[in-house]
Amino acid sequence: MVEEQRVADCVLVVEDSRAVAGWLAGRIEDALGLRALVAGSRAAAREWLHTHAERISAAVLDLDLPDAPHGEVAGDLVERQIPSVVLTATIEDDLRDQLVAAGVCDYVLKDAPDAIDSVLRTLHRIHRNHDIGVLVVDDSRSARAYLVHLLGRWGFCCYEAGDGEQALQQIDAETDTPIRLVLCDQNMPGMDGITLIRELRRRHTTQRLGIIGVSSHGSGLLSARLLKAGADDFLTRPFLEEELSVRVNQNVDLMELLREAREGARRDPLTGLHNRLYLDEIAEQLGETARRTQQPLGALVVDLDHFKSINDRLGHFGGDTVLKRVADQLRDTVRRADVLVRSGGEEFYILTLGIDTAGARTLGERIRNGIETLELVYEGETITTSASVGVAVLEGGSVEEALKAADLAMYEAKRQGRNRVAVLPETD
Ligand SMILES: Nc1nc2c(ncn2[C@@H]2O[C@H](COP(=O)(O)OP(=O)(O)OP(=O)(O)O)[C@@H](O)[C@H]2O)c(=O)[nH]1
Repeated sequence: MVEEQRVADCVLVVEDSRAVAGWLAGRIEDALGLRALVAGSRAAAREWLHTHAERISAAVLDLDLPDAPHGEVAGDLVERQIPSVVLTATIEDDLRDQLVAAGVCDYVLKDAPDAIDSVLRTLHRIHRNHDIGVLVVDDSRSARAYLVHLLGRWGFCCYEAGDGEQALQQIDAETDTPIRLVLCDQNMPGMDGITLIRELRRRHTTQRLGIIGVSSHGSGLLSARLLKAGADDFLTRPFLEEELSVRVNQNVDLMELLREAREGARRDPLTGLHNRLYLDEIAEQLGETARRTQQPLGALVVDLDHFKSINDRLGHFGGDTVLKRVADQLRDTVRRADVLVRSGGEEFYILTLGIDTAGARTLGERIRNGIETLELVYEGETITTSASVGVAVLEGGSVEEALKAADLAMYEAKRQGRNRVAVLPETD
C-alpha cells in the first residue's frame, strides 16, 4: 500500500462570504452526514489544518480570499494531500490548467445551476473513495507512480503491481481496503493486459471488480479487444488528468449503483428486512455450513395472528405500521449472525445455526412475548397483536426442510389457539 488510509469525517469549507459558507456547510452536513469546518480566510483555513488535518476528508475552496486573492489556499490543501474542490466564478483555460497543475481534484462554476449538486457529488465521491482500493498494474515504475499520484488526489487507496502474476496475487490477498478497481496496462512483459483482464474477469464480476484497460497505442482495435476481454472501460495514453478522474469515478459510481440495486432487490421496502430472494440465494450455503460444521440448523416461522382484522380496522397504512414495528422488534431480538427475512405478508422467517431445540423454543417464546407486549399506538388508538411461532431444529437437513418443519409447527400453533410457540419434530 502506498497511500495511507485517512479516517476522516469533516469537510473544510473555505469561503469568505458568511452566507454562502453557512449555506454550503448546511448542505454538506445534511446531504453527506459529514461535519463542515468553516474558514473565512486563508489564516482560518490554516488554523483548521493545524488542529484537524487528520479529520479533514476533503475541502471546498473559494480562490479569492481577503488574505489570499490568487488561490494560494489551494496549495495549502494540496501540500497536505487533502482532496479539494474549487468553486470558481470563471473557468478560463489558463485557470483550469493552473488548478489541475496545482493538484486540485475538481472545479465547479459558482453560477452553474447545479453547482451545489456537483460539489456534493464530488465530495461524496472523495469520501467514498477512501474505502476503495485501486490496483495499478504496469511494468513501468514511473507510469505506476503517476497514476497513483493522480488517484491519490481523489482519495483512493492505491496498490501497485509490476506484472500480471503480481496483480493476481494482490487481488486475492487480504488488504485493509479491499481492491475494487484495477487499472491495467496492456503492454507488459509476460502476461499482457488482455490476458490479465480475461483472468480477472473470470474470477470476479463487474459488480465486485471494475477494470479499466490502459494502452499506449491508440488503435480502436486494441480498445475493442480490452473491452471484449472484460474491461469496463479503457484509457489511451496520453490522456488528460481529468479524463482519468472522470472515467475512474464513473466506473466506481456504476459499481456502487449495481451494488445498491442488487442490495435493494434483496430487501423488503416496507420493513427494510431481507426478503425471499435473499433467502433463496443464501439457503444452500447456510445448509452447507450447518452440515460441514455439524451444527444444528434452527428455523422459526413467525406469523401474526388475525392480521386481516388489524387491516380491516386500521386500514392498510395502519397495518403497515404494525408490520414495521414487529420487524423492528424481531431485529432487536435475534442475533446479528441470524438470518431474518420477511417472507411475505405478515410472515417472517428466522434461521439460526448452532441452536438446540430448547434454545430455539426459548427464542420463539421471547419473540412471541415481545410481539404480544409491543406498545403500539396508531392515530391515538392502542393496538395489540400477537403471533404464532413455529420452531424446528434439524441436524444435517437443508434450509428448505427446516423451514417446512417450522411452517408445520406454526400451523400447529395456530390450531392450538394462536399466540403460542409450537416445536416440530417434538424431541423434548
Ligand atoms: N398492511 C399490510 N397488510 C398486508 C401486507 N401483506 C399482507 N397483508 C395482509 O395480511 C392479511 C393476512 O391475512 P390472513 O392470511 O387471512 O391471515 P390472518 O388474518 O393473520 O389470520 P391467521 O394467520 O390465521 O391468524 C391479509 O389481510 C393481507 O392483505 C402488507 O404489506 N401490508
